[in-house]
Amino acid sequence: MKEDKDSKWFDVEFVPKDYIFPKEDQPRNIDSPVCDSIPVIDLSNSKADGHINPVESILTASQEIGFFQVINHGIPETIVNDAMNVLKEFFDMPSKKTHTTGWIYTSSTDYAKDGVHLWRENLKHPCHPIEDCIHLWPENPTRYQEVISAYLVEIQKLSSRILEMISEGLGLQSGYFKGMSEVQLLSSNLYPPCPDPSLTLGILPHQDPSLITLLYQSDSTGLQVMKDGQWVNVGAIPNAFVVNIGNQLEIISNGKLKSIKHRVVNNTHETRISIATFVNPSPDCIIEPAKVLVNELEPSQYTAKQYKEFVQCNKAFGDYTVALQNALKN
Ligand SMILES: O=C(O)CCC(=O)C(=O)O
Ligand SMILES: [Fe+2]
Repeated sequence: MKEDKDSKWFDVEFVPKDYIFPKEDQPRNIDSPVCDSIPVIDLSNSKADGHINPVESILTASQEIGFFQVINHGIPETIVNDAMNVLKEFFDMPSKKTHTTGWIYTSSTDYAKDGVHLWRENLKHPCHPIEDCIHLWPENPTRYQEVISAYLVEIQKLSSRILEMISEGLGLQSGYFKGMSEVQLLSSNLYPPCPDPSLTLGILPHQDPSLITLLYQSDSTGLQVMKDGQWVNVGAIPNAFVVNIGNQLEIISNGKLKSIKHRVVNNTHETRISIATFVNPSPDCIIEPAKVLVNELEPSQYTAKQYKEFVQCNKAFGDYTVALQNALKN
């Protein structure tokens, strides 16, 4: 590592030893072709115009791959670009506190698996209701709170719309997820260029502990999804959102919708920033298969559990599970 004070942990010629994963965890097919089997769903389509109803497309994708992308979702590009820019400024700041009451920043030296570090930095904070938590978010860059709250207002509208479509597709009553999807968590990642991405990982394989997750990744790839036993890349479509089914929705759907394993690989040249918003049940919410989806032919496949119990048992948010749960106040 160069020693000047402006140099960053990733300004290196070779991957430091403690970022190299054991052979069995190292990504292999990072150059695999972009997967075109993650459906891209145009939310402006309607049956009246002769298109497949987006509700049907969303349901099919959620059943088969657990992932889809949405375009023409109505979120203005400027709001999304502003959010990406302010997060880039945040990650560029030379010193960031690591742990405050309202937000958690983890440098690449945290979140290790068996002593190996991820090739990324991460910022997490709760974001619902915005007016109750905005004052706890980072104060620098000075535009952070204003820009990110504008982004989250839009994300909350889009996630409610998608959950409503899923509820319609599953045959649940209208508004089924309202009131159950009020806890949202923002998790933004910075994946810097890496001298040898075949040795490192941006995020380990995992499933999301959410109902659904909405991800903005701009035009840079890195996200991979496990499909038919292989890691496949999720294409990067500027201005699209990647949506995936989390394990809570898999349970509620009695296994009809799939929460699929995914990971992030690094690349040599680009800095990649992603913004994930986890739409989670509230901590006390009891998660179990929806009654109308359970019958003699399709018995319940899951036992009922409070969401906070699930999070604790699975350490769903890694080492910061407890800190995040406290921040999310019941
Ligand atoms: O950064 C990404 O592309 C994916 C992030 C992710 O999977 C997560 O935060 O759970
Ligand atoms: Fe994830």
